[in-house]
Parts: sequence; structure tokens; C-alpha cells
Amino acid sequence: MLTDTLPTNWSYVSEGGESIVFSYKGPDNPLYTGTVLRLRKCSLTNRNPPNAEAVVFHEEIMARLIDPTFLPKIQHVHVGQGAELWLNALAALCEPQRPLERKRTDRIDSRCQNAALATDLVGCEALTIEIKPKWGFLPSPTHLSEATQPIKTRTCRFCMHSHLKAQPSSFCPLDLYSGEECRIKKALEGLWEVWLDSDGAINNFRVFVHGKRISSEESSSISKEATISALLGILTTSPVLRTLSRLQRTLDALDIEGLATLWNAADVGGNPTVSEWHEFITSYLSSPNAPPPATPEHLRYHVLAYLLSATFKDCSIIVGIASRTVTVIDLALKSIDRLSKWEQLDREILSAYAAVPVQDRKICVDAAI
Ligand SMILES: O=P(O)(O)O[C@@H]1[C@@H](OP(=O)(O)O)[C@H](OP(=O)(O)O)[C@H](O)[C@H](OP(=O)(O)O)[C@H]1OP(=O)(O)O
Ligand SMILES: Nc1ncnc2c1ncn2[C@@H]1O[C@H](COP(=O)(O)OP(=O)(O)OP(=O)(O)O)[C@@H](O)[C@H]1O
Repeated sequence: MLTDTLPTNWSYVSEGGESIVFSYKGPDNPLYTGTVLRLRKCSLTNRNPPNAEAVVFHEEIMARLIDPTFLPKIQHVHVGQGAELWLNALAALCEPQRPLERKRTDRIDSRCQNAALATDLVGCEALTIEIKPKWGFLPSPTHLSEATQPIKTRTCRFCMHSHLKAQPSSFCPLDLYSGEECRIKKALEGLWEVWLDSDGAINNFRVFVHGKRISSEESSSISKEATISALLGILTTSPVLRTLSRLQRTLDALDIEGLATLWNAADVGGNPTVSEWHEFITSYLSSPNAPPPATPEHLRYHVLAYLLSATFKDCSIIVGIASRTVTVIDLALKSIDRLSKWEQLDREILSAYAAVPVQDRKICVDAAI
């Protein structure tokens, strides 16, 4: 039980929209040494399932799509007796280290009895880099409307979304996923620039030194050239980015536009059970490049595929510089009730980008087309 450890044994690492993560720094313990603790946060927008379900999804479903060598080991843990007190103490301890914008919106969910322990990917190395690579493909034109087809097949979703958010960036994910050394280098330099310019506010690049996230103001403590060169050597030889873009692409065969046409004609249903996920994965793996036709009777297949694609579009990788390891994190299950949000966001992104004069639009090159 977690409450057998002291809240002070856990040191704040980082957090996302749904979870907050701590690294174990207490006395040697076979259960906790070398692990991080992932706790659920509570906010008005928290839609993720409880951690127990998230662990099953990770261990059973994700492990069928990504070689477990490239995944952290995750296990479910009970917080134990006195959970609320223990979690409140941890919440108070970490508050000074949390980013302001996160403090304003959420906190550790101190009523939650469940948590997850995962392999600590940043605490055991001198230098680790976290990259959120986002969408790694241009959609096939087949299911796009006449209006969006010329735009979506030239500029990638990340570059258009950055325009909508008024966060111009020289980083294009398609460079990072390209498999070509010079393009990956350009992407890494773009990420480095974004890190420096946004002071870490943009979440695509994070740097950890001995398990502590460093701010861009501390960037002089590491060498940019040496770090990019090491990252380049690791990423060009690892299959992880290729796997992620292949999964994203093959699981999103219709684009949200084609999927929306289908769901307007049939009922999407509720969130899948674990056994439905297993059936889906078996069907997908039998012919990943040949999905069923885009007809209402295959809506459920395409919806499940799109949900998984969304997970892979939003995950991150952690690269251990000395260990030369690449590990995929944040493979969180997305809820079916986000479909209409994604359709709406797609419309907003496209309408903002359509207003950019054609000659000023970015041309993103999808190496796999
Ligand atoms: O839609 P996107 O591409 O902005 O992705 C969201 C992410 O935004 P960003 O990567 O900053 O652009 C967003 O990241 P941040 O919270 O901005 O760090 C979340 O990852 C969000 O997923 P969830 O609500 O945590 O399940 C992500 O939402 P989903 O699209 O996965 O629903
Ligand atoms: N196994 C791990 N080892 C070390 N650090 C980790 C590990 N897992 C997550 N982290 C750190 O904690 C942060 C938050 O974790 P995670 O991305 O899983 O949370 P999230 O709330 O689901 O994120 P998002 O809102 O982006 O979906 C990560 O960005 C990473 O910096």
C-alpha cells in the first residue's frame, strides 16, 4: 500500500491534463524503487476512466500493438488506509513545483483509491528527453470534402493546429517521422527552438536532468549540439516513430470527415469493453492496411480504430540518452464522447487555415506517400 511510504519519499516529476507523476526517492523498496507514481487529477474536464481500467488498457490492448520492449511496465496500486490524508499531504508538498496554468485548473484527486506505478524513465539517467510528436501523416484524399482536400493533403494537422493556436513553429512532425536523417535533425532543431521560445509552455519537448525537468533558462547546462546529435543517432535506429505513424495512419483510414459521415447515418454506441477491444485488435491485426469499407455497418470498427489512432496521435516518447532507449508513454484511452469535439476542432482548424493565402501555406511532406 502506498500509505506505507511517506509523501516526502515521492518527488514531483511532471504532469499532463489528466495525471500527475512522482518519482520514488525513499529508502530501497522492492515495489517502489525505480518507479514513478501516476495519480489521477480532478478537474471539471476530467473524463478519463479510473486508473484500474487504464492499466488494463495499457497492459492488454496497447501491448498487442506496440512491442512491450518500448512500453513502461505499469501496475495498479491501492493507495490504502488514510488515503485522503496521504494524498492531501503529497498535494501540498508538490504545489510549489506545479506550473501555474495547471494549478489553476486541477489538483490531485484525493478521493481516488487507485493509482498506477510505472517504470521510472527519467530518474535513472543523467539526461532524458521527452517528445510529444503528434500527428505523423497526411490523410488520404478519399473521404475528404472538395473544400478541405487541397488543404489537408498539403499541410499536416499539427502545422495547421499551431496556426489556429497562434503558436507558429518551425517543427513539423512529418520531418520527425520521415526516417530521413536531415529531416529528423531539422525537426529536432525546431523542437529545441520551440522549447527555448515558449519557455516550456509548449509541450512537445521536455528535458530532464537526473530526473528533474529543467526549464529552457537552464538550457546552458546541456549542450544543444551533443544532445541533438545523440537524439538523432537513437531515433534513426529505433522503430518506435515508424510504428507510431503507421498505427496512426492505418487506424485513421477515413479522416474525421469520413467518420462523421458514417456516424450521421448510424448509432456509434458506447465506450468499448475490454473484450470488444480485443476483438477489434484481432480484426485490425489480420489486415491493418485493408480496413472494412466505409459503410454504416462497419461504423463500430472505424470508431474504435479512430479512438486508438487518437491515442497514438497524443502520446509521447521518452528517450534515454545514455541507455539509448525510446519508450512510449501516455497511451491513454480516449472516450467515445470526444468524437464530436474532434469533428468541431477539425472544422475550426480548417476554417482558420483556409484563410491563409495559398502561397503562404506550409507544405508538409509525408515520406510514406
Ligand atoms: O486535440 P489536440 O491535438 O490539441 O490534443 C490534446 C492535447 O493538446 P496538444 O497536444 O497540446 O495540442 C492535450 O495536451 P495538453 O493538455 O495541452 O498538454 C491533451 O493531451 C488532450 O488529451 P487529454 O484531454 O489529456 O486526453 C489532447 O486532446 P485529444 O485530441 O487527444 O482529445
Ligand atoms: N513512466 C514515466 N517515467 C517518468 N516520467 C513519466 C512517466 N510517465 C509519465 N511521466 C511524466 O509525467 C508527465 C505526465 O504523464 P502523462 O503524459 O501520462 O499524463 P497525462 O495527464 O495523461 O498527459 P496528457 O494530458 O498529455 O494526455 C509526462 O509528460 C512525463 O513528463
